[in-house]
Amino acid sequence: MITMKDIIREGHPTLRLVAKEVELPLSKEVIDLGHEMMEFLVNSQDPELAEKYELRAGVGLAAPQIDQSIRMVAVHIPGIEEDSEDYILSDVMVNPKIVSHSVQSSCLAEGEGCLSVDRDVPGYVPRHSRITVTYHDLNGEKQKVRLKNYAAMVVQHEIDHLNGVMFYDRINEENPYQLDEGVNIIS
Ligand SMILES: OCN(O)CCCc1ccccc1
Ligand code: NI
Repeated sequence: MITMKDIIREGHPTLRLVAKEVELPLSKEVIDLGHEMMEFLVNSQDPELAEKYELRAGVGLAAPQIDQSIRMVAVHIPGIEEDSEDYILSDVMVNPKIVSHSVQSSCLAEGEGCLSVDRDVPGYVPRHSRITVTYHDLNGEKQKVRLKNYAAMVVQHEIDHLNGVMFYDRINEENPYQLDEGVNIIS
């Protein structure tokens, strides 16, 4: 199983690479890795398992973060309602591609963090408010999802990892809480 020791931290060169497209049909190795990445997210959101294995809670994980420079991310985004079993989005995305996006930008009110960054980096991270993403799932099926709000922020954070981009690259250095005209804040 994946634990925090498998997650590389900022400064590791793999985090700055552009990850390679995954060949289709999917190999057993890639499918197994995808399931392991999802298992990490599920475990990290389970209070007992997170404590037992000292996991930082995560809603997303990109393969480069476990030193696999391939275009695959896992996202496991729970609904807002307490104890609701339903998830806004829970899937492993192979070769995800943003095929269209809103002109409008949004950012999370509380900023962002990263499992590969062991420090707080305050500031707004402006992203597309809405995105349409195509990808292949672990069954090799092509999927197309339209995302907004928190889920759109998470998926863009993950796809950034596939392009060697860290969330703080997008924070305005002069004024981290700079808000351009019309940027929507998600709280
Ligand atoms: O790359 C995944 N990761 O480092 C975990 C944190 C994911 C994440 C956290 C806040 C806002 C968007 C995405
Ligand atoms: Ni991250």
